[in-house]
Amino acid sequence: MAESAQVPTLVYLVTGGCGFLGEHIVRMLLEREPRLRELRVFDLHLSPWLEELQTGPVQVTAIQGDVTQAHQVTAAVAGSHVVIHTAGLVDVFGKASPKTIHQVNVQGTQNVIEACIRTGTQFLIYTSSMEVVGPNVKGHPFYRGNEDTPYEAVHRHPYPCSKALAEQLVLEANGRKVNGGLPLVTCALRPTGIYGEGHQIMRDFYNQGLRFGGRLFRAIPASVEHGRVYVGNVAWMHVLVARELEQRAALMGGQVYFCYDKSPYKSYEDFNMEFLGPCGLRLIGTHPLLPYWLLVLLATLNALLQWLLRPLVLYTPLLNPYTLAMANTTFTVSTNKAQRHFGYKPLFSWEESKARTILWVQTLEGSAR
Ligand SMILES: NC(=O)C1=CN([C@@H]2O[C@H](COP(=O)(O)OP(=O)(O)OC[C@H]3O[C@@H](n4cnc5c(N)ncnc54)[C@H](O)[C@@H]3O)[C@@H](O)[C@H]2O)C=CC1
Ligand SMILES: CC(C)CCC[C@@H](C)[C@H]1CC[C@H]2[C@@H]3[C@H](O)CC4=CC(=O)CC[C@]4(C)[C@H]3CC[C@]12C
Repeated sequence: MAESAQVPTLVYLVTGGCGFLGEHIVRMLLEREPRLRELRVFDLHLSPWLEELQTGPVQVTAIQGDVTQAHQVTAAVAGSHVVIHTAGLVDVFGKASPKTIHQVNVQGTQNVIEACIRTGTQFLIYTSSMEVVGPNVKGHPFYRGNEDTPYEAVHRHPYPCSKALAEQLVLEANGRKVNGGLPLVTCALRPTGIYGEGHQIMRDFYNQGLRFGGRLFRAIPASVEHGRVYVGNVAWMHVLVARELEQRAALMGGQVYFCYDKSPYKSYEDFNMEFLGPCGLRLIGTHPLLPYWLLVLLATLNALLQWLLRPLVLYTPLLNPYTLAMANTTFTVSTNKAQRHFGYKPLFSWEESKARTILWVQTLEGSAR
């Protein structure tokens, strides 16, 4: 990458730049990457807030496009120095078909890789997921593990399967020659469950709580730890990797990194209450109110209903066998690989991450406070 202290020269492309995480990456790049000349934001649906970014010193180019369309991806990638591939179909509720999930997450990623090779773009960062590892189909706990912790990563659900395949494609592409003869340098970031401003599932839980008179009912034992990471810190990791990948290509190329910060280890529901509590919601029960076998039955019934109703209506409840297994299986990470490899330290403390998220929940429509 050509570097200059005075004249910004770099062109970055962020796919999925209008999504929950993508927006944070885009805004953080504009704030914290002084070498940026142009930022291309590629998404299936362009957000209106992109317009307000057009007035700054960096040229922000909005590109409406589909990662499954190879020619659109190639056109967007051509001439960029770094690609951050965050676009993905995040669906664990059965909204999209397994085929569509595969097309977007796997074929879309293959298109991004081929586009880099065809156009000579040398640096590719992929937003993977903890789901590439687990929890696995057997419900084995992963307790504060790191990138090298042995774990039987076996999945059946289309979303983790697609993320695992896509990550593998990205890592295997490391070292391939791009147009011009230089090697492609890739790496994958694996966030745990992301939270923060704009998180749709947090919004859903909040609205559900309001509908139940400010109450949520405990379904998962408090002892089950679920890994969470603040969206601002995930975005910061992407920005740092993009910045360091050229200088540290030998070390970082082909590597995976969990995204982590100082967010506490808690159950999925107790963690949500860190934000929803100060916004007026209460979590009822110190133990799950329903026995686990009944939850399994309800989740199975939901799956059956989804299948039966599919020709008529899309029934996509929060509770299904997969989401229940996810929430009910311990999966947390404890690692410093990102710090060792590229000097990552969380940009936002837990207190700041919490305060920002609470502030956002308070702005939501129907807010209890
Ligand atoms: N939300 C979470 O807790 C986690 C998310 N991830 C990964 O982070 C990435 C971003 O996720 P979120 O921001 O949560 O999801 P999101 O749904 O808010 O953002 C995804 C973006 O990709 C875009 N997109 C979808 N299909 C596309 C296509 N065919 N072509 C172009 N753009 C397309 C969407 O329009 C959206 O703006 C995904 O790759 C996801 O797998 C990883 C770990 C945890
Ligand atoms: C009371 C119910 C049983 C609670 C259901 C909660 C679930 C909807 C969520 C529990 C765990 C979440 C997932 C997890 O944080 C990891 C993820 C990683 C991703 O890459 C995408 C999102 C997700 C699958 C996330 C989705 C919601 C949960 C299943």
